[in-house]
Amino acid sequence: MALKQHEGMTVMYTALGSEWRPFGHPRRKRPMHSVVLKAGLAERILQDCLDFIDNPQWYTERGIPYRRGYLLHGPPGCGKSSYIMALAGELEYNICVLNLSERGLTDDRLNHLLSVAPQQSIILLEDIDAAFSSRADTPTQKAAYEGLNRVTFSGLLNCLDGVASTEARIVFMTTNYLERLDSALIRPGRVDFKEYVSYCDQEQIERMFLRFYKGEAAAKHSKLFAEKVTAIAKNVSPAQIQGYFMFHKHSTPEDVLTDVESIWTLG
Ligand SMILES: Nc1ncnc2c1ncn2[C@@H]1O[C@H](COP(=O)(O)OP(=O)(O)OP(=O)(O)O)[C@@H](O)[C@H]1O
Repeated sequence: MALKQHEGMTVMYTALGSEWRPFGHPRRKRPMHSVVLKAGLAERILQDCLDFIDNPQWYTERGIPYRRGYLLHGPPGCGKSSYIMALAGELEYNICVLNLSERGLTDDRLNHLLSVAPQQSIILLEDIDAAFSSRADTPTQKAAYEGLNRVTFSGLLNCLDGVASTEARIVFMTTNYLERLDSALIRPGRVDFKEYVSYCDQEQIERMFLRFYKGEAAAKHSKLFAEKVTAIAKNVSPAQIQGYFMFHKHSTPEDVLTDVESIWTLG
């Protein structure tokens, strides 16, 4: 009954005490095509997940824990979280979001939560860099981090290694700062698939344009727009492009094409 009710929806869970609780209302699945990543990337990650989900035997026969870790890294506003939402929808999975910086989240609680995560759900550890210091940090930096956290770095590694179940266990981590992560965290087995989710290239800008503007001239305008934006030679995130198109919701194509400088000033 509950399952039927949530068909076509993605449920987000957060940890409350030692349980997972739905957070907010179930969200309508985000269509994959609404997240514009570099050509082929969205499909590559999806394919990898499907291949993983479809082949439990490959893991059991080789004595490998049946889990797969993904790390999406890159600048803010480029679609890491949006993609994971869309992917969950596509796989018909829900999402369990864990904030590792949360006070009161002990190693034991983390371990317990990972072992009782609802079936068919992606475990999402966002901004993983914020939770721990790297081994390269100074003792003062380390002490500051440790004062803030209850989950220890070795506790997290143990939990990740222990995350295994009879069903496929998919863990996604995101960060804006790959260089801040300890290499132990991102070694194969903990992170099996690592991808940089970058600022927009010209082709992505064209596709973003075509998501917002339709009609006969849209293809031509999308090319012109993408050329103009890339000619400015500044990094631009899909979030910035989206903000610009929202600002120009009722503008003529001419206005959209001539005002491109304001992409970087719209706040
Ligand atoms: N690649 C994209 N395609 C379409 N929309 C995007 C894309 N990237 C970002 N957006 C839009 O920008 C907003 C922020 O995106 P999102 O939270 O997914 O970025 P993020 O990379 O996870 O950022 P952060 O690192 O700050 O968490 C969302 O409203 C989303 O719709």
